[in-house]
Amino acid sequence: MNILAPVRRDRVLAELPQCLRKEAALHGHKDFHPRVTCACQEHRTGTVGFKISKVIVVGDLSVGKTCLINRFCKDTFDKNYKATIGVDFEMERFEVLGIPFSLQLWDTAGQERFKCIASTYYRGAQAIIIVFNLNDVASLEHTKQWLADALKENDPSSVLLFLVGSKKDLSYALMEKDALQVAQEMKAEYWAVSSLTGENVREFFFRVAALTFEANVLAELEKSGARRIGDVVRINSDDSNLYLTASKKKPTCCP
Ligand SMILES: Nc1nc2c(ncn2[C@@H]2O[C@H](COP(=O)(O)OP(=O)(O)OP(=O)(O)O)[C@@H](O)[C@H]2O)c(=O)[nH]1
Ligand SMILES: [Mg+2]
Repeated sequence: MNILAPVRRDRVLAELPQCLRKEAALHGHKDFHPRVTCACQEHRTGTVGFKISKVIVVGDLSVGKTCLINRFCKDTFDKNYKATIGVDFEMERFEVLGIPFSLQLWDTAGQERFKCIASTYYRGAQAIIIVFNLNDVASLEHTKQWLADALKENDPSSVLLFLVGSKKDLSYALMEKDALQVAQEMKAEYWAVSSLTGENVREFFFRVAALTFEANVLAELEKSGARRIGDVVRINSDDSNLYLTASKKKPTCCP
């Protein structure tokens, strides 16, 4: 029985969404990795379509983490500040290159007194979104500490990082240069968004979904490649030898 909600038509990705700034992007390729496209065409994505990928959203209090998630998931915006107590989460279902893909978006509290509860939910993230307010320099400075705390619970070599400047509708131009530099230092992809107007919000989350999906499929292909080395024994009754190593059949479209 499939207990998950069906994928909304506006959550279907047929192409790789582009980055915002080439100088601070996780990668600048125009398309999905050719191995990923090929695996999806041949439905060789293993468990990716059944898994739920965890994404955590961290950053100072009141930078707009909850508003960002609510703009994307519910298309709503609340101008009144209501602090997140501990954590909250939303599920979003996508279809990427014909394969279902789910993200669990964890909205964590920025207030110091709730940080201790929130940090217990950091573990097992595949992507970390660090939010700062484009109009508040201190919130950008604090992003390094948020990242360090989140990485204590995660594998730095496999997790995808995004640095997001919020409240783009208020003036911000002077901070972008510094923010880009911080993003480069962190090896994070940089985005600037407004949850009030909705600018870049959908584009940003599509990019998160696409890159997380791509990383998942590549990891799955690597795993199945490693399994195949020991698994290629078949029984062939026409051969004099009972056990033959199967000839390594190359998939039709993979490089
Ligand atoms: N102008 C403007 N205001 C925003 C934007 N996003 C959020 N805000 C406002 O900023 C305040 C804080 O937003 P939240 O989303 O609750 O902040 P948060 O990061 O979740 O805060 P904590 O849960 O305490 O960590 C609210 O008053 C929002 O209305 C935006 O894009 N533009
Ligand atoms: Mg919140």
